[in-house]
Amino acid sequence: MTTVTHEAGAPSGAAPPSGPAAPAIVTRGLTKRFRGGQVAVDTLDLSVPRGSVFGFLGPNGSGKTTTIRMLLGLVAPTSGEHALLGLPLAAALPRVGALVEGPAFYPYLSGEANLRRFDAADPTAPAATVRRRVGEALDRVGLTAAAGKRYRNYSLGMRQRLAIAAALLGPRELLVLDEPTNGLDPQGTREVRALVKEIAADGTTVFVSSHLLAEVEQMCTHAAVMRAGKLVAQGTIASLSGGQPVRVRIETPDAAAAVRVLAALGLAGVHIGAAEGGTEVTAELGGHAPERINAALVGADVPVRGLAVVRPSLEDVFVGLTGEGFDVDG
Ligand SMILES: Nc1ncnc2c1ncn2[C@@H]1O[C@H](COP(=O)(O)OP(=O)(O)OP(=O)(O)O)[C@@H](O)[C@H]1O
Repeated sequence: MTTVTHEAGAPSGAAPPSGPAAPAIVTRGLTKRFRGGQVAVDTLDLSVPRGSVFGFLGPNGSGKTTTIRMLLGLVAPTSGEHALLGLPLAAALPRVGALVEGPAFYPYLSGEANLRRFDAADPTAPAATVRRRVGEALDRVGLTAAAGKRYRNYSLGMRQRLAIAAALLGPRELLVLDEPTNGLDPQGTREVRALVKEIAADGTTVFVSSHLLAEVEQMCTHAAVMRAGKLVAQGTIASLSGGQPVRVRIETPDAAAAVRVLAALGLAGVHIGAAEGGTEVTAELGGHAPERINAALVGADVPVRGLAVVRPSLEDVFVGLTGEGFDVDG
C-alpha cells in the first residue's frame, strides 16, 4: 500500500493566514465535541487551495457535515479557528455559496419563481437585481430553457442543479457542497458532476464532500480524507495516489511475444500476470501512445485480445486510510 503523508499547513494553534493570497479555506485545530462527549471533528488542520476542486472524502459519520457546518458558521466549534477566503467569517460569507441541506422548493412553482422566493428570504441579497441574478444562476446550471417549468416536473438532476443555482445567486468565489450527488439517479449524478467541473472551470473554488471515492477521483484536483473525525491525508489527487505511474495492460495468449515487443519499445516495469481466460502483460506507459503500442504488437503478430490504459487508483490507499466499510463505488 502506498504511504500518504499528512500535508496539513501550519500546525494547530497558529492563526489562519489572511488576505487575498490566503487559501480558500484554512482550519487550525478545528474541533467539535457534541454534548454527551462525542468528538465529531478532532483538531482538523485543512488547507484548500484557491481554484481547486477539493474533495472532502470519508465514510458516513466521519465528520464531514459537522466540519462544513462549522466552516459556514452554522454550528460553533468547541475549539480551533478557521478562515474562508482569508477573511473573517462575516465578510467572507457573501462570497460563499453553499448547499448543505437542500433548500425546500415549492413543487407547484417554477424553477425561476422558486429562486426568486429563495432570494427574497436572504436579507443581504439586493432585491433590485433579482431578475438578472436569477437569470444568470439558471443559465449557469443549464436550466434557462426549463426556468418556467414547475419544480415538481423537474428530474432529480434538474432539482439538484436548481439547488446549486440557489447557491449561485450572487458572485461566489467559493462554493461548498455537502454530498451533492447523494440520492440522485445515475443521470442526475452525471449532470451534477459535470456542473461542478464547469463551475470550477470558471475559476470558483469548489469544496465538495462525498463518501464516494470514484466520484472524488473523477471530479476533484485535491482531496482530504476523514476517518472518525480526524484528517488522515490531504493533498493533490496525484500525490495521494502516491505518484503511481499510469500502466498499459495487454491481454494476450502469447505473453512472451508481447513482453519482447514492449521491451523493444522501451517500456519499463514489464510484468506478466494471469488474466481471465489467459495471460496479461502490463508495463508503465511512460510517454508512449497506446495506439502505437497496439500497432507494434499487431505488427509483430502478437494476438491482442484487449489493451487498456490503467490509471493509478486511490482505492487501495483510501481503503487503508479509512478502514473497513469505505464505499468505493460511484
Ligand atoms: N447534533 C449532533 N449531536 C450529537 N452528535 C452528532 C450531531 N451531529 C452529528 N453528530 C455525530 O457526529 C459524527 C459525525 O457526523 P457528521 O454528520 O459530521 O458525519 P458525516 O461524515 O457528514 O456523515 P454523513 O455523511 O452520514 O452525514 C457522527 O457520529 C454523528 O452521529
